[in-house]
Amino acid sequence: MANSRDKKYKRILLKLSGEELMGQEGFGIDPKVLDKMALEIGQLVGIGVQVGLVIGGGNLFRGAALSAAGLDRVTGDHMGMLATVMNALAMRDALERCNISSRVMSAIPMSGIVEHYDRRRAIRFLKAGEVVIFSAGTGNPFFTTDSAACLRGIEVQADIVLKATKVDGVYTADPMKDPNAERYTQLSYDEVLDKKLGVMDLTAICLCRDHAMPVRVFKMNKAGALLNIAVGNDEGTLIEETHQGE
Ligand SMILES: Nc1ncnc2c1ncn2[C@@H]1O[C@H](COP(=O)(O)OP(=O)(O)O)[C@@H](O)[C@H]1O
Ligand SMILES: O=c1ccn([C@@H]2O[C@H](COP(=O)(O)OP(=O)(O)O)[C@@H](O)[C@H]2O)c(=O)[nH]1
Repeated sequence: MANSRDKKYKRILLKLSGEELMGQEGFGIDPKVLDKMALEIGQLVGIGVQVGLVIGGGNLFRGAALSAAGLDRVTGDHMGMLATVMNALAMRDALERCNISSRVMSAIPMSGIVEHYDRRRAIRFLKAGEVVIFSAGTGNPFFTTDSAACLRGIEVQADIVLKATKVDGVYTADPMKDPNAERYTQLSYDEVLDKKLGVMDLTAICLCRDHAMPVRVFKMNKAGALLNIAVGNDEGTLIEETHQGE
């Protein structure tokens, strides 16, 4: 069994894609998926890892899709950010059912529902072992929750951003479209940018590059993967600055 001495990271920022929360459904939130994720997050808390969480909103609304359907883009992005707050509330519920203390903070003030994002308070909660869910993305349209995850990760001085997604790492091409795509185990930020590897938006990658924040992309739907990473094992793809020359 892993114990607190085994953990590699003291503080992580976990990004969960909204779509993962749908499970087998085409829209919305599947409580069974939430419960499974909550248990996996609980395992990290159990070995003493401080967990910040950013959840996407793609299971409910995405600004770009709403805009393509005729809505104003900024209105669509506002709806997308509100969707992330709904997902955060559902996740807090699931964490509490597993007796894991958690807080939801929102980049957009929403008095009476969740507290407003405050970096110093967030760090205090993290130090106290509470899971902090950062919702409403960055609070600005035209951004994504990947960028929000990297931003919050850098702000709260997380050791790494863990991007949980449908695929088990970064590939030479989108593995959902190209069956011959091959997975990388490690990449530099510039390689992701130069090769236009679409697993994360470029704003997020640039932000991490500029602040030397490592990112690991892995498959959430693989039992034990999250704990495996937390104790220092290889899973998915690590994106970080490479110190050796070409
Ligand atoms: N080079 C690549 N390597 C891995 N995944 C890629 C790549 N290019 C595109 N993708 C896609 O990026 C997705 C991961 O991003 P994610 O944020 O989880 O999805 P979305 O933004 O669609 O919710 C994967 O599901 C995958 O299909
Ligand atoms: O800082 C942000 C973060 C998110 N969004 C909106 O919220 C939606 C949901 O987030 P995202 O697409 O990143 O969710 P995911 O793909 O991770 O489920 C996005 O499409 C945007 O419309 C935004 O406007 N600003």
